[in-house]
Amino acid sequence: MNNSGVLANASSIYSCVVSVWETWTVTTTSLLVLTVLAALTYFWITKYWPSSFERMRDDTCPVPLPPGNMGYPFIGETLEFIRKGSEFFASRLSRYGPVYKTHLLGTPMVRVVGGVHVKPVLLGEHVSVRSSWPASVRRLMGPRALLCQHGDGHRVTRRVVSSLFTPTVLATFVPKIQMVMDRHVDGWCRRSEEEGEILGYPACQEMSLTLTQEVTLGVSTDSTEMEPMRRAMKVFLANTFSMPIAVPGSGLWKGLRARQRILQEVRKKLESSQPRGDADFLSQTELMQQCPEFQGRHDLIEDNSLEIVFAAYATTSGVFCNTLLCLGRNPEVLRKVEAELEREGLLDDPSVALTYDVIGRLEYVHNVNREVMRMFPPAGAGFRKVIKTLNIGGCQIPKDWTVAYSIRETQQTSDCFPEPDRFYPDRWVDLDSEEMKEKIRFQYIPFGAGARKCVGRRLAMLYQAVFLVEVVRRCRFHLKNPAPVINHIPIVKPADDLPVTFRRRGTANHSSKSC
Ligand code: HEM
Repeated sequence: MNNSGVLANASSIYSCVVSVWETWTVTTTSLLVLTVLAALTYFWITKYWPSSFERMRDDTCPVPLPPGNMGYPFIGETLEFIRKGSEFFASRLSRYGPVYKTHLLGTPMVRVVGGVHVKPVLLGEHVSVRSSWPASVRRLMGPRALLCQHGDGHRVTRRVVSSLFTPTVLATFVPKIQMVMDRHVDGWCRRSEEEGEILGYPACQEMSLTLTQEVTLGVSTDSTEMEPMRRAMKVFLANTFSMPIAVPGSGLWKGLRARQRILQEVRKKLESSQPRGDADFLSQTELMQQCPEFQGRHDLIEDNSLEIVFAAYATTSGVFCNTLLCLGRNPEVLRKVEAELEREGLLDDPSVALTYDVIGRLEYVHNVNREVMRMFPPAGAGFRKVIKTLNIGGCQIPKDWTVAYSIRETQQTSDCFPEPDRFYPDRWVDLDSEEMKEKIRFQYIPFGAGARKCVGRRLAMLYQAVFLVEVVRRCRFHLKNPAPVINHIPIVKPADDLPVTFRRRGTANHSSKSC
C-alpha cells in the first residue's frame, strides 16, 4: 500500500469513528433528555400534581382532604369521566366511599353522596357554598336570572319567581297544559299509525318545547308564524353548555344570537300586552310583568323567562320519556293507573277536562311520578363553589374547590328505598307519614333542597301528572325495547331514544303486546 492509500484508509476510519461518536453522542444526549423528561413527567404526575392539592389544604381545619385520585395534570380524570359517564361516579363511590375527591373539567372537585353528607351542602347556600354554573349558562341566561344571583339579590328574585308557581296560579295553567299535551299525544298516535314506531325522546322534547313556549313565554304555537322563534329556542337550548368563547360560529355565539331572536318576540309581547288581571290564563312572562318588583324591569323579566325555559325543557323531556319507559315495562302499574282514572271518571271519556283539584286526588299517579323521579332523577347532581372550608364526613373541602352533591347515587343508595332497582310506586304509601317525610328529606332530592331547591317543582309535577293521565287515557303504547341502556349524562334517558308505537284507545288496530 502506498502512502496515499494509507492516508485514505486512515481518513475513512477516522470519519467512521467520528460518525459513530457523533451518532452515539446524539443518541445518548437524546436518550438522556428523554429520560430526564420522563422522570420529570413521572415526578410531576405522581408526586407534584397530587401534592399540589395537599398544599391547598386549609390548615385551620383539623381533618384531611377526602380520598380519591386527581388524575393527570390539568385534565385530571376528565377523559375517564367522558368515557364512562355515570359509571365513573359509581366506581369512585365503591372505591373511595361517600366523600371523595377527583379533578374534572379543569377543577378540583369533591363529590358527596348520602343524606347526611349532602345536607350541609344544601343548607350551606350563601354561607359556606354558592351555586355555580358554567360561564356559558350564565352568559346565555343573563345576569338577572335566578341562577346567577347570590345573597339578597337571589332572595328577592326568588320570592318573585316563586309567586309564579303557587297552587292558585298553577290551577289556571291546567287547561293550557292539557290542550298542549292532547295535541302532541294525538299527533304521536297519528304519526305512529302512519309510520309505525316513533322515537319517544325527541317526541317528548317537542312537547316540552311547546309547553315552555305556551305556558312560560305565552307564545302561541299553532301557527307557522312562530316557526323561526321555535328554531331559535332549539339553538338556544342546544348551546347552553358550550365553551365560553363567543366568536362567530362557536356554540356560545350561536346561543347568544338565538337569545336575541327569542327576546325580540318576548319584547313584542311585553310591549303589546296590557296587564289583564281578570284573564283566565296569563303566561309566566305576563305574570312577572304584573309583579311590583319586576314592573318596568324588562331585563329581569327577560333573563328569568329564559332561565325558566332552560330549567324546564331538558328536565321535563327526560321525565316524560322515562314515564313512558316505566309504564311500558310495568303493565301491572299501568293497570293500577287505569283503575284510578276509572274511579275518577277520567278513563272512558278523554274529553273530560282536568282540574288542579282532580289531579291532586290522584294518589297512585302521584306515587308513580315520585317513583319515576327516584329511579331516574333528571339532574344527577348539583354543583357549588365552596366559599368557606367545609368539614363533611371527616374530610375537608377547601375554599374555592367545587363540591357536587349527588342526587342519583344518594337516592340509589338510601336505606329508605330497599330494592332500589325495582320500580315500585307502592313504596310511597309507607313513606307518606310526617316522620318518613322528614327522614327522606335529604335522601330523596330530585329537586334539590334548601335555598336553591327547584322553584318550578310544583309545575314540573303538574306537567308529569297531566302527561300520565293524558297518555294513558288517550292511547295504548308498546315499547320496542323495554330494557334499553340508560344514558345519565347530560340527561337521563334511554340511549336508543325509546322507539314506541302508539295507537288511539278504542282503535281495533293496536298490537296484542300493547300494554
Ligand atoms: C322534573 C323536572 C325538574 C327537575 C328534576 C328539576 C330539578 C332541579 C334541581 C335539582 C334544582 C336545584 C339545582 C341546584 O341545587 O343547584 C333546580 C333548580 C331550579 N329549577 Fe328545576 N327542575 C325541574 C323542572 C323545573 C321547571 C318546570 C322549572 C320552571 C318552570 C324549573 C325551574 C328551576 C329554577 C328557576 C331553578 C333555580 C332555583 C334557584 O337557583 O334558586 N325547574 N331544579
